[in-house]
Amino acid sequence: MENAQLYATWEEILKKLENSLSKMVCDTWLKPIKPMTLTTTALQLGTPTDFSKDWIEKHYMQLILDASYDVTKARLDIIITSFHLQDTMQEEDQTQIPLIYTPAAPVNKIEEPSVSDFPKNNAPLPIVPGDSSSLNHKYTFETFVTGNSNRFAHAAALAVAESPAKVYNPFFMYGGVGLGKTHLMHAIGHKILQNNPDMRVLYISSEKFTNELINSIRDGKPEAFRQKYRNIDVLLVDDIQFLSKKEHTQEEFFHTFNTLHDANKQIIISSDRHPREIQTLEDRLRSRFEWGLITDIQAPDLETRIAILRKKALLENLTVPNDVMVYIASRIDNNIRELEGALTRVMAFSSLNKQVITKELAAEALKNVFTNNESRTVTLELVQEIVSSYFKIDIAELVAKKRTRNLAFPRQIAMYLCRELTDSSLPRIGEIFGGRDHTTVIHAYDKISQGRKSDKKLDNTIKELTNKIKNI
Ligand SMILES: Nc1ncnc2c1ncn2[C@@H]1O[C@H](COP(=O)(O)OP(=O)(O)OP(=O)(O)O)[C@@H](O)[C@H]1O
Repeated sequence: MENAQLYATWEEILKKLENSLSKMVCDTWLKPIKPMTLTTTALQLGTPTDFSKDWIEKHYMQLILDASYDVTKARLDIIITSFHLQDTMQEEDQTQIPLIYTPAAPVNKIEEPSVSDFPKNNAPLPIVPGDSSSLNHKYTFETFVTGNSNRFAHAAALAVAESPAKVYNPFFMYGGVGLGKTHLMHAIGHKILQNNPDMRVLYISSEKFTNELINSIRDGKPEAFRQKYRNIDVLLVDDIQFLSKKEHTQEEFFHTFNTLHDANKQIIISSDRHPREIQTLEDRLRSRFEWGLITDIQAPDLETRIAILRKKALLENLTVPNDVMVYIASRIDNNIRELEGALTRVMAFSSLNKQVITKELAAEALKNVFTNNESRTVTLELVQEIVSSYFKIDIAELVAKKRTRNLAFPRQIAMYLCRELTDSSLPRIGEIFGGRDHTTVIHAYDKISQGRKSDKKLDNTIKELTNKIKNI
């Protein structure tokens, strides 16, 4: 019974976490966790290594705390220990459990919990001025890397942060999964609080907004809900697309929006698509969103992806060789969460196997990630990266203006492969090879296709490169 409750609770928590983390992160860090004990005040989890314990504590603790609260409605302390440490402990001293995340957790005596033990009264509490607890401290403007794909959204976000409710209200950001919308929203929240420590700032996902609304109605406390949401200075609502098909929540959000907007309070919204593409979003809500500024975030180019990995490595104090970053960045091109996940997977792999990080090690660590991802498309950057590494030249040389044979030949091969293996247009290919004209690409393509017919060695090189590009 005790175990059944423990496992069922952890399963529920895991499900919540899976909604907010990538599959790669879940497989690498969360799936190996073993739930150990559950009391009315604490959940104890076991990890296979010290490294994973540290990593989870550093990166996923807040998410686990939030998910466990969502599931149990109790503010549980989360205690993480690594298995081997627990084995040693059992031999040495069973009265103490080390590595307690919140020091006050009373975990020595494990009682069998029952769901009814968890507190039921969760009336929404009003937001306190200056409270930044709904914001992730890592998501700031300082840690956000800008590139062509997000420059406009970043500039607009900064303007909103510097003059809340004065420039763009509402401020609506949209873009694909894992491209930095949440990061920018939190960054706005932090900056506003820095400049206006007395403001009430609340970040919330639209899913949580819906749940709170439902709970407040169930508990007969709709007024507390309204008090909470209509008395803030800055409301940040993430993933608004989840409100589609939820008529009652849309109605409530509409009134919240109006009250805040009329009172000249800032509203910031994110979505995975443009408001006009959110099905069953009420027209009056859609038109409200269009009052302010709507901006999109695109997938980052290779340069930005490498810069993001560099920044991440710097922030985490990790030493990662440049070619490994290029290797990862050229393979994951449309989700920054996946990109970061790949880097941490490589770090974990190197640490667990006690091996230095090389491109080969990265390939080994990410083998399953890349092969599972069958729909991975060949990108222009991937072709450039593989061709330049094959000919032992830098990408910068590959795209440079210089025309010496040792550069011109690999460049023509790369252009040929870009044309063969991607759907990109000739002008686009020319553009990423140092802004060359499309006729240069046609010339390169014709030269290599002709050459392959008479030159066996060239033909083999092309086949080998094609395999590398498609199969790695
Ligand atoms: N430009 C960037 N610079 C640095 N880190 C970034 C950047 N863009 C995204 N990230 C990081 O990528 C991860 C995913 O970003 P985020 O959660 O903001 O994406 P999202 O667009 O909100 O995704 P979703 O649609 O799934 O909610 C975060 O760890 C974030 O810090």
